Amino acid sequence: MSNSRIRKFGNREAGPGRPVYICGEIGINHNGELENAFKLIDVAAEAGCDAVKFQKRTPEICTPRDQWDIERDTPWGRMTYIDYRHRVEFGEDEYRQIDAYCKEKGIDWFASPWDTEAVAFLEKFDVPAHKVASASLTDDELLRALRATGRTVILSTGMSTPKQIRHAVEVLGSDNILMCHATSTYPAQAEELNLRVINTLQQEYPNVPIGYSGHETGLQTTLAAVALGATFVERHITLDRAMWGSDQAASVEPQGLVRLVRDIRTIEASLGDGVKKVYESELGPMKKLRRVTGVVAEAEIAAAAGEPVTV
Ligand SMILES: C=C(OP(=O)(O)O)C(=O)O
Repeated sequence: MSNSRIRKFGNREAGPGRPVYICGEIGINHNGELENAFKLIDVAAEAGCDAVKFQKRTPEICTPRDQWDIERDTPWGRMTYIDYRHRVEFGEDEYRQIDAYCKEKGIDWFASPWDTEAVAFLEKFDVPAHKVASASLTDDELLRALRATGRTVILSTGMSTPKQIRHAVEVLGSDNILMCHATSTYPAQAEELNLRVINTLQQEYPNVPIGYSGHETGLQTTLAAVALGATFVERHITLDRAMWGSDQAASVEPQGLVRLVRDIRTIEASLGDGVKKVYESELGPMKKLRRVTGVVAEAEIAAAAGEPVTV
């Protein structure tokens, strides 16, 4: 198999023929508390995720000016929207601690920068990748800044047209990207997941590994994405779906994450290489169950040699 669809994530790799790269999206589900971020890193590491992910914004750039002074109720009292945006944002000192903690736990971390200052901020760390949130797919300035980093870029494609996706791929270049199918509804309904788009993207972008970023409730549909060939999976994770915050309800809780990672690993093991063969473990049942034995000898020999059976 050609390696042109293999992408580097630090010491790990993602793409066809590689283990599905599983990312627990913390996003802003930490609610600005470092302790929550550490607990979520523990949850992801214990479940066997390859990475956790954050969102990094420069509030003054990402928040429209006319929204800054609008007041809202939050768990920390009534505050303006711009103050709230700062409240849920980690600075350099916090990310240094996150970086050290993830290294200790043996798990990657990276983020989706929502503006070019955030790209420069994340570049202070040796992150294995950057992600383009679906909302940023049409932000050419951001895409150019990300391409210039030379790192693997994960492009999420929720709320985007085929034409917008083609343009984003032109701006990013296809050599270093991994693309994610996504539906940007929180939570997304099964009828709008359209998982066969994974295959559509595989056909349209044969040199790009395709993954899945899910916002549905439940786990089955994410497992179906893996069965359809997703090489990367991202789901939001939370300590408790009832916690305050817009992404919590469509997030996976700790026990669900353990099941999700376990089942992804089982599915990828079960997909195999697509070459029909008779397993040595089938020879006993074959002898016992099959009355017509014409091809048995040939199959026995081939199976013992670990070869595909074509007769
Ligand atoms: C919102 C994000 O991604 P997606 O569009 O895949 O949900 C993100 O990564 O910040």
